[in-house]
Amino acid sequence: MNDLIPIVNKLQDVFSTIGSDTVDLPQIIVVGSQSSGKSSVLENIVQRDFLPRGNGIVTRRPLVLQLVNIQASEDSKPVEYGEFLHTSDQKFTDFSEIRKEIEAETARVAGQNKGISRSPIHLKIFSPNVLNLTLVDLPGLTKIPIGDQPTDIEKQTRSLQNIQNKCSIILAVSPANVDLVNSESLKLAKQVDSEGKRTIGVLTKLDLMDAGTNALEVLTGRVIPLKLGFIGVVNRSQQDIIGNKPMTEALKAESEFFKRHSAYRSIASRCGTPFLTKILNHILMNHIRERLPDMKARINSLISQTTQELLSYGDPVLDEKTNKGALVLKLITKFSNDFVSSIDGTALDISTKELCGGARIYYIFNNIFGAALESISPCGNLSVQDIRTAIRNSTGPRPSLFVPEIAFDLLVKPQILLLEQPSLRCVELVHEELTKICHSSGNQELGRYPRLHAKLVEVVSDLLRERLNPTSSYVESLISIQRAYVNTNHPDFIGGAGAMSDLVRKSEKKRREFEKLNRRANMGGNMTHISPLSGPSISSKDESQDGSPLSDKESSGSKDLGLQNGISNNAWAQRESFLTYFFGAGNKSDRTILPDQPLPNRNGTSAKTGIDMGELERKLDNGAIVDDAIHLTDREEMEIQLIRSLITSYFNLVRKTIQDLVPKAIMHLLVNYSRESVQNRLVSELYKEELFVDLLQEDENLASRRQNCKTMLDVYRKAFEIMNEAM
Ligand SMILES: Nc1nc2c(ncn2[C@@H]2O[C@H](COP(=O)(O)OP(=O)(O)OP(=O)(O)O)[C@@H](O)[C@H]2O)c(=O)[nH]1
Repeated sequence: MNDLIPIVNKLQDVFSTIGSDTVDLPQIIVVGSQSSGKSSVLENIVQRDFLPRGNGIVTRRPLVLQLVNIQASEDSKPVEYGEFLHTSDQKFTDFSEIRKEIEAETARVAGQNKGISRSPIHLKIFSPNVLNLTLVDLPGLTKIPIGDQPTDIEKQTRSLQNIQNKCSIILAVSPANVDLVNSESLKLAKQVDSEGKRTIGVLTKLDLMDAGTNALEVLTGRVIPLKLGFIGVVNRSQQDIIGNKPMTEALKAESEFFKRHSAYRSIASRCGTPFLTKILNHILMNHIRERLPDMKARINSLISQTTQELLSYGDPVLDEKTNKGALVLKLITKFSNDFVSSIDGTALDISTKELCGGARIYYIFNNIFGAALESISPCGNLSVQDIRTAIRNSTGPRPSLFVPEIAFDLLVKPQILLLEQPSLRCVELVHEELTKICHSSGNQELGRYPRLHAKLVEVVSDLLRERLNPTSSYVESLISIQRAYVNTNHPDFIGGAGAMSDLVRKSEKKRREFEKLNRRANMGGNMTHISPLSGPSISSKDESQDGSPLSDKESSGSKDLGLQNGISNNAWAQRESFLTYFFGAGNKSDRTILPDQPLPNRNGTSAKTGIDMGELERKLDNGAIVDDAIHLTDREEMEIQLIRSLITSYFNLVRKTIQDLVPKAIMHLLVNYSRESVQNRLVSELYKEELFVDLLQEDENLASRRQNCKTMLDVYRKAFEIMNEAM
């Protein structure tokens, strides 16, 4: 426990191998503005010339200087030497060589032109003339960039002053010939050590103060209260350096200066470099003693953290002993189990934040696909014109007796086709979902083996892709099947008679309402006669905004919109019952010019209607729908209503079937198939001896992280041993 400084030196050496500052070591850090005399102080402490000197910024990399006291040799010959960490065991007995090595090493990392670097140079000096000390000389605080220095040189040099570390003692060097208020080092020290507990002030250049002035007040702690006090020193002047004034003489001169100076005489024993060295040694020893238990605890916890981290990386796999086949098989099984359990919703790490895996497939079926089908309007895209044209085309040259079945067939099939696109999209969405599940399967274990993971994903993606086409084709044929045969015998289909009686029922109701209104109007003495004739009739202009005269949800003719807009009321005024009207031959109540009227003669306008014959022919030649038909005949209105009612009913039952069958098909052909064959497929594709080495290639980052971790652990263990020896 007597000398703890070598312990810190050893720790410093050990930690320098990992370049880590995870453990704050007790050290003395020399801070000061440029040319304040930092290097001179260090040289005085070592009592040797060994630091680079020159104009401007000379110290450009931190210098960790470990002073080790050794016994003088028996013949009293000097045995002083220096050793750099970067030159391993090379002993530098010539101190001018040490200077050159510092210069070369600085230039190697920080460049030739005044640039700075935070990577430290470690130098050990063994000498009988030094006390054990660890000092760090830092690049001086610089304000204006020169040479290769970056524009933020001030910020950089400040950040280099690693004095936040509570373990460091700050040796704040200030020249006495400059007002102390402007001392950069003291300002900096104050920022991190406001109570002045770990700052020791050094006043240089006392010999350069103006005649008649002195720094006694400062040195006796009456100006700035630092707990560790201020110590005055006198270093060699530039002139002394140029003249190669020996260090021993310089130290003697320094001692004389204090003894002779009228102001400092009384405190001469507490001034000068020897006193500074002694104090620093003492302070550092105490400081280390204080910090040691904390350091030990810190290193202990670092050891357990790093051990944990190392364990998390696992052992390297590719040694001879590893059973690679068993490992590949285990990882394949884990991956496919993950895939399956994600689909089944039995995974252990199920998210509570968002839908995942199988639940998303359910969501696709019910919410996305279901909603898409529901949003299709059975007759939304069929205009009155379309329906009427279809009816006419399907009856050929004769007027129909009954509602033409062919027209219904003709119209309903394209409507069924509307179900195809959402059904195929549903297949795609489930396929995408399965691909996502596959990407997130086995992530934890397989993070170590990126190649194996990539291969597993590739094989499963291929499997899913293979299943995509058959599933889509099957779904397509489900729609084709529905279109192939329109089963008007389906028990859920309203049928012709059903649709008709529905219409009759509603029309009756409507008629009764009109009668009621008329009666009320007559009773009230109101002479206005509400005639059913005044009601609107279906025309292309009557269509609702989406082009449909009927609501989307019009189901089996259950809505009355068709009647309100559809059946012209004069039908009721002129006929006793709808059925007699519909099946009767009489259809003479046309309210507009219609093509089933007698065609006008070829050479001019029709005598009866005045219609332009040429215009009609042109339309016919252009394939235009036969007339502009703003108004429909009553019979046409009825037919259109009926057809709409039939299409809606039939479409609804097909939609229900598709809504039921598509998810079943997808589950069977895509989801369950891949779920059941994933393991086999993976084994047959990847469980091949010749692939094992490649598949089990570790992630390079992980391997290097493991190596780093091992190195750190070794260092921490070594540091722990060193400290155990000390305590
Ligand atoms: N007269 C006299 N000159 C001194 C004293 N201390 C330092 N000097 C001179 O001041 C100049 C700068 O001293 P350095 O020790 O190189 O200063 P530094 O703080 O290490 O400089 P950088 O490393 O460049 O930041 C040199 O010429 C020294 O000789 C002193 O106490 N008295």
